[in-house]
Amino acid sequence: MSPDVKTLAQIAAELQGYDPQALSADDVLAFLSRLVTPVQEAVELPLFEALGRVLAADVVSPFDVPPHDNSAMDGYAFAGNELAPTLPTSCGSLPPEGAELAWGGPARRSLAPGEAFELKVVGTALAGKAWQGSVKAGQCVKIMTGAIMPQGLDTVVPQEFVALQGDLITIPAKLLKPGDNRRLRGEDLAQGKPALLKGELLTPARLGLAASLGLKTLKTWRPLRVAYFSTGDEILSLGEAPREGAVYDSNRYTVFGMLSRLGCQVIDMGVVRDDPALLETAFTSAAMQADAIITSGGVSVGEADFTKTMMKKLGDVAFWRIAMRPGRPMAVGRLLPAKLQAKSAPGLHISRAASYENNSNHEDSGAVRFAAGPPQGETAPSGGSEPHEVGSVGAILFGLPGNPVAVMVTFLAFVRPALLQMMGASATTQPLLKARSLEAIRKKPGRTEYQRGWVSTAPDGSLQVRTTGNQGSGVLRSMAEANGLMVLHHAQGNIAVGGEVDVLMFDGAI
Ligand SMILES: Nc1nc2c(c(=O)[nH]1)N[C@H]1C(S)=C(S)[C@@H](COP(=O)(O)OP(=O)(O)OC[C@H]3O[C@@H](n4cnc5c(N)ncnc54)[C@H](O)[C@@H]3O)O[C@H]1N2
Ligand code: MOO
Repeated sequence: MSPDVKTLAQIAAELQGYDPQALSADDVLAFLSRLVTPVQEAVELPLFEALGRVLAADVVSPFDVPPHDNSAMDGYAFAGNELAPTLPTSCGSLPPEGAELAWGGPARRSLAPGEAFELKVVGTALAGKAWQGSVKAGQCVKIMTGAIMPQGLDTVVPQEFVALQGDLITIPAKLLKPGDNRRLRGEDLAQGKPALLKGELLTPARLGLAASLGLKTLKTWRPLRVAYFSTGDEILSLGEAPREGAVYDSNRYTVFGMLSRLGCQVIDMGVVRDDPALLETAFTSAAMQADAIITSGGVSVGEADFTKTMMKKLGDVAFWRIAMRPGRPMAVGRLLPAKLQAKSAPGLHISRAASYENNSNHEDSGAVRFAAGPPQGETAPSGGSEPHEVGSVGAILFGLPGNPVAVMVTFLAFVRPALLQMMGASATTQPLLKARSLEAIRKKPGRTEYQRGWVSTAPDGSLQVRTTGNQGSGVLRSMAEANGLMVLHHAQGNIAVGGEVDVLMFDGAI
């Protein structure tokens, strides 16, 4: 294995008091940040395709933006020293209208000292080309928003504030300071300075910024390939007839949605039954195609669970009990290439699974696309991803608990930051906001609890939050009705009505 890749035992040795049976949420984050490594392949993408990707290099501004001083308003541009206070007559007289401007000296035409003054309009500066005329004391130029400031002029009065009579404008007293309504050259971006930093997620604003520099493409890290499958004999794919004791697979859709929001290439592998051969093929196939594998189910103490056995057999995997609710059991590790290459020997058919680009539509085939034994003449659906060479670091495994809300919470709390780190992003966690609880909540210190909530604005403008009903870890409805999670921290106790709690907003994440 490459030297920067640590075994789970090495990571565990680095963490003080590591106990896989009693981890805090913070311990989990600390462990995962040591386990995962960022992808190293960069791709140059056109701007329209770069949304949501992570920058692989700083973007340095090739020129000043804006390239010239220009007007922020439609109005009249004039020299700021026209605004200088009128000097007492004993100190000299004002230059006559039309005299060359003597910068730094008063040149305004006051109707009366300290009051409105007049300027003569001598031309019009349009956006897109420089106005070439010259401006003398007591004169101004009509100017459009974005037009280059004419030579020697630094102040703009918006047109709605002036009275226009013939070619004379009257500017009210005390309205402006020199430099008002002028945008300075380079005030947005200075030539030679980084405009965007490596590791930044490309948001709409950042795409616009890159475009303002005339850049057609950006160097980004390639998207992560993340394989997902649900496990469990009681899990039905959509389209299958209902049967007693069985439930439709919802985790496949919540995970698909959360991965898509992150801009990952989702390799959807459907439902895999609790059968050692099928599970082995599924894990092996996933590890050969993906940077990370997410599964749900089979990580607790149930008897019919072959999932854990297979994870152990194929990789370096730890089985945790986390002091949190929901989401207590979780498996984490790395499926190792050496083992996988041995496993992909003749006799084991590994088919391609469907790969879905962010936000693309697809039908639910419901099929499990794995078979032990020779190929069955199966064809890959369109959009399938080519199996890639297994790298030297293996695929990171996140074995999430089966309960639908536990899947979403563990994804948001742990998998999402880890995947962002793998994507090369410099910011991997979202800020928590403070809100007042509209209800009393019982909470035991010693574990982190995530309560589904609805955050809204209180009459005084602060944030308030209420829970969205039944908080059982299988109750997806209260998750669907929520716009955020209350994060009740490890050491925190009961919350009183009006007590302050941290909230993690879903916006953008799910
Ligand atoms: N004796 C103990 N029993 C359980 C413990 C424990 O510590 N001791 N932990 C409980 C907790 S907490 C959870 S969470 C679950 C996790 O168990 P598994 O990861 O093994 O998950 P399953 O048993 O396969 O499923 C749990 C639950 O979720 C439903 N499920 C599973 N997959 C899906 C899916 N794709 N779509 C919709 N629903 C799904 C499944 O039907 C079960 O109801 O273990 C507790 N037990
Ligand atoms: O991990 Mo379990 O979520 O609490 O049901």
